[in-house]
Amino acid sequence: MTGDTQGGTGDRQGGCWQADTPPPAGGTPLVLVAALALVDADGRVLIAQRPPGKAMAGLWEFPGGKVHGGETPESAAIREAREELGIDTRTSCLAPLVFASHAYDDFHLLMPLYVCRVWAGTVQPLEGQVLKWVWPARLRDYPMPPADEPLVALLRDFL
Ligand SMILES: Nc1nc2c([nH]c(=O)n2[C@H]2C[C@H](O)[C@@H](COP(=O)(O)OP(=O)(O)OP(=O)(O)O)O2)c(=O)[nH]1
Repeated sequence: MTGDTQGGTGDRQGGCWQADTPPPAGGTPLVLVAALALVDADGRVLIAQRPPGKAMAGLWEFPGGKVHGGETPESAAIREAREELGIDTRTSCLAPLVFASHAYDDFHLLMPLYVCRVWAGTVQPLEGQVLKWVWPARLRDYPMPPADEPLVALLRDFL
């Protein structure tokens, strides 16, 4: 077997990657955020509007937030669901669907998005955020952070 069509090791000339490529100089920190696509019985997805005063204010996002030290992405998603929305869910109700990997100017966002269809309690905007239940095909009507844009088509196809 020869070289450049095989997987595994080495660098590929004209291919997609080079094993020895260094990270970009002055690389920004990696920020891990866990996000939830809550789906109701009608198949609509919950989005929340980022409040005034925050970065990207006015854009619509999936509920969630930064993963704290000692947390898994799943436990962070469950904590955020409780803090932001007042609902309880559990790891076994979270289905990882897709992730965003996006370079913002000052950090690189890595954001797994979990689909969740089962929770206890009633969704409430506990942090004063505006919430909306939206059909997946209408998500495009709501401007979202750039990291989310690739996720929207996938949600439309898979939900
Ligand atoms: N929850 C969530 N965050 C997103 C999405 N898309 C996206 O770029 N983000 C970014 C916005 C924030 O920089 C980060 C989420 O972290 P966060 O919710 O803890 O941060 P924040 O800016 O709202 O507030 P702070 O805690 O830093 O003050 O991820 C999304 O769909 N959902």
